[in-house]
Amino acid sequence: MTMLTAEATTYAVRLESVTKTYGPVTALDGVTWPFPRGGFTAVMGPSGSGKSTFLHCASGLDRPTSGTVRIGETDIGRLSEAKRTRLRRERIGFVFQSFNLVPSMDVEQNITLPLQLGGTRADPAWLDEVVRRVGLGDRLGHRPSELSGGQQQRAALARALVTRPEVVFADEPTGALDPRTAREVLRLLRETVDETGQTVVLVTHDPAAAAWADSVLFLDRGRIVEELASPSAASVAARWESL
Ligand SMILES: Nc1ncnc2c1ncn2[C@@H]1O[C@H](COP(=O)(O)OP(=O)(O)OP(=O)(O)O)[C@@H](O)[C@H]1O
Repeated sequence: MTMLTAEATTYAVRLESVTKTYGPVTALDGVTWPFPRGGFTAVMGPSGSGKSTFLHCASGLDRPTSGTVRIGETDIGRLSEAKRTRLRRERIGFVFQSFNLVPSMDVEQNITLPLQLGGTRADPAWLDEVVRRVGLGDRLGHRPSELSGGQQQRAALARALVTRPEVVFADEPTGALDPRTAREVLRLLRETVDETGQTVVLVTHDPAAAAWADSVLFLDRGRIVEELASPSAASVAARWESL
């Protein structure tokens, strides 16, 4: 029992022999990987290598064809659809390339939406902290259409953090941003790990983005083919080109 608890606190997400097939296509092929709690991991790979499938299976958005995915100590394959939805809302944060903010809601309503859906209220101190961190204190009453792309993504990041999730999955979060704005968003993801001890999994095509992580996983044809620790943009780009 003691060992189980120790293991559960060590890893935020664990995949064991995760395979996902779509008819004849094997999108993920027996992936086993533990994501350490408080780590920042980037996932890279060529188009069609299985990155989106990986993210969807690891975050409980989709079910693997076989294998096990655990968030902390919860085997999410054993949960009903309703419980999986609740787990995603309460324990996982999502950031997407396209921001996915609700256009009719202002920034504050967007940020607190996950709490509202879960029937809880914001802890005011934490909400203040999240808003301060993303630098949107003077924009809370604005609609998403009144914000720049970088501000919209920062609002989306605040929404992802407001429930204090154990793990944040970011799918190409900087894909629609210019390099400078992209760096702001990556710096915020880095701070999430360094200051709050949360876990970040970032899917990206961009070696400069991946270099913000503690380690980079390379996917090829549905398998993890390499892990690059302490990455730099140059070392990631060099490995990327040899895939
Ligand atoms: N819903 C689906 N139905 C059928 N095949 C799918 C489906 N989703 C993904 N695939 C296939 O699974 C493989 C992996 O796709 P996936 O989208 O995970 O790759 P990716 O690395 O995210 O690609 P990209 O970088 O182009 O977004 C591809 O061959 C793709 O065509």
